[in-house]
Amino acid sequence: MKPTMMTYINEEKEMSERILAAYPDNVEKFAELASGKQDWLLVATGSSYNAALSARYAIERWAGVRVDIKEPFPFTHYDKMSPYTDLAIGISQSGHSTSTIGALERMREEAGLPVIALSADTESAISEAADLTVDIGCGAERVGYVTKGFLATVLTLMLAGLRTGELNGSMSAVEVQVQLDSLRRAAAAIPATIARTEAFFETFREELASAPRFTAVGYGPAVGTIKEFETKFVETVRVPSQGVEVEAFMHGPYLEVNPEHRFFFVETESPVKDRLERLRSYEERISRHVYTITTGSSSEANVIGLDLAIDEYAAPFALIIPFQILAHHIAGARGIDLTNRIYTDFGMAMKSKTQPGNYA
Ligand SMILES: O=P(O)(O)OC[C@H]1O[C@](O)(CO)[C@@H](O)[C@@H]1O
Repeated sequence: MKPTMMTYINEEKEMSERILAAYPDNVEKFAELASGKQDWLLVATGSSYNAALSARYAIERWAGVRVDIKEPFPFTHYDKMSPYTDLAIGISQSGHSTSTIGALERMREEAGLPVIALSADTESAISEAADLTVDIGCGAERVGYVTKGFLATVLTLMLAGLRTGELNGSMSAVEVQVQLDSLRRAAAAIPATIARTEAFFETFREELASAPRFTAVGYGPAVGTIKEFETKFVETVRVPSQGVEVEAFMHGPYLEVNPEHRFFFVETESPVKDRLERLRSYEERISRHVYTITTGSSSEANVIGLDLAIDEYAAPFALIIPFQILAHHIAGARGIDLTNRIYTDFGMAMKSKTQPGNYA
């Protein structure tokens, strides 16, 4: 039988625990190379870009560095390089995205920057453009709508930031332990998150399957989560789906809302949480289809409460899992057979990949 998104989602707990158990060895070389570097530039596309967004603020906070993230194609062809960038990082789960490889080549040739690649395949094409290739630790994922590879990328980036912070002294041993414990608890809770999401889906199956469009709103580190929601829903559910940062939503997108809108509000413990609460209350007056995914606990039917003591910086590691499951289930409920691959020649025809994906 072909693997599905659920095959890999069900492997996420064990995989995450394996990645956490490998700390700090799995990110030691990364941290040694990154230590002392202040201004990192990450390049990645698609889900890998969203993973970078999800880990960015954790890295900045824990390692005490500045992190910029860019789409590689416009960076290579249009951007002026910052003279302050001192470390280049390219993320490609497959290791075959030509735009990401091209951006790393530019940074190496033009600025002589040290280059780190993150990939599930350390022998892939991206490794030729890098001084060091870090294994994200998920192994092969043979479904193009990536789930475990996304989670592995987020976690490995977070751990790389944590270890760098430990080496450069911006985090104490106690602070590192607090974050590791919180990530371990989140990994252990993955089966409970899956069960809660399954129950939520059963309750709202009809209104989710018939949705004309979806919107997810979040803030801070969770913007990586809502952007990955957008990528995953567009790839699988195939109706217009948009992840919008909470304040950006208040400057234009609110005018499009009608009673048919399906909203996901992504909530973490944050000083800016009240902006989300205020917007949710307003939109509940317009649409009856308003759902929340929160790191807190809840017994309300329209809320998926992860029930985790996790700060907003580490939270994207946990928050994406409900969206991965819903993408798979809503696509199925809409009659889309995701095992039937479409546009299989696309990556080679567009030269967006160096070789075809090894998909089931
Ligand atoms: O992380 P990679 O392998 O560079 O892939 C980036 C993106 O390209 C795709 O493989 C599509 O071409 C997406 O599934 C993925 O998000």
